[in-house]
Amino acid sequence: MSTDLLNYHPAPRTPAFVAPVGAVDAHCHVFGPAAEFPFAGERKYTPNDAGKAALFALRDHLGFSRNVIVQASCHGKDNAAMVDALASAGELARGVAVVDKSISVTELQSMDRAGVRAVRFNFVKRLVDTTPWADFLAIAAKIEPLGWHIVVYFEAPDLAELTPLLQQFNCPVVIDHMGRPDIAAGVDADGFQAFIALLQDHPNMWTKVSCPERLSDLGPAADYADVVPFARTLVERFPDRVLWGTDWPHPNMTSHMPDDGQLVDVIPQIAPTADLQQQLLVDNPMRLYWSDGASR
Ligand SMILES: O=C(O)/C=C(\C=C(/O)C(=O)O)C(=O)O
Repeated sequence: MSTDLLNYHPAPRTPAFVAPVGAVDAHCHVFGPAAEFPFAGERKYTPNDAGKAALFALRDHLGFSRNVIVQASCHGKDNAAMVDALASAGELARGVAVVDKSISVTELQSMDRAGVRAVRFNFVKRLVDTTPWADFLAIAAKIEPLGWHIVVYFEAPDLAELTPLLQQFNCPVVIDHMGRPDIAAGVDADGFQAFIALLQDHPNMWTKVSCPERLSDLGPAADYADVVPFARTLVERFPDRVLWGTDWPHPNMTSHMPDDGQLVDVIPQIAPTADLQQQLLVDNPMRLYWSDGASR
């Protein structure tokens, strides 16, 4: 099944930046292959296949050691492709699942044994239909005994509306892609300052300083320089509550397909010291996803 969506970069460059030992790509996906893992009927886009073998080859090429594989909306609540990739990776991958409020404790325990450590609540309207908050609260209550956390994906204009829901979660809450700030407005704009205040006021809230390619107006020719101040601000303000990911295979990118090696080379600009890089790429993701040791 091929689509007119862009394919992932066929030959990303070898990064100049050497990641610290044990570095984790904390936001990536596997798509299909559709012949084995069909995409969800309710999906709002149909990506090209991007399977586990290509993801793991990219991990090694970029000099990383582990992956956190995040369920994307194109697979809906069928986490089979992601769980299959976890089984192949063993201790080198953890997962973030999308589930329905009806999920059973037995199903959650099976996912936990497979390496899943979080659920994802997606609020991006062009990706998913609206889910009642009561459903999210019911899911949050079910995962609490497992020690899982919650990953959320929303766009900046929805921050104020969603804050009362996010505040009800007691577990760590990891916000994808810095809450997708309006880069052109600048770091001092009210929207980004509100995002900073959210993390400042809620010690259980984290964010991924990922996806400059989605947010930048300057693009790859400028190494996404306009996004760097946003990510660097968050890394320096909340060094123990930030994660980084490639977002491979980069769903729904239309302006260009990023070179994953170039994305890695942006890291030292957003985390300018070895200590910040260690926290961002190793300590923080290991604490959040591998703190239980070899539980399977
Ligand atoms: O389409 C986007 O805006 C980007 C993403 C899409 C999803 O996460 C998804 O489909 O669940 C991404 O950043 O992963």
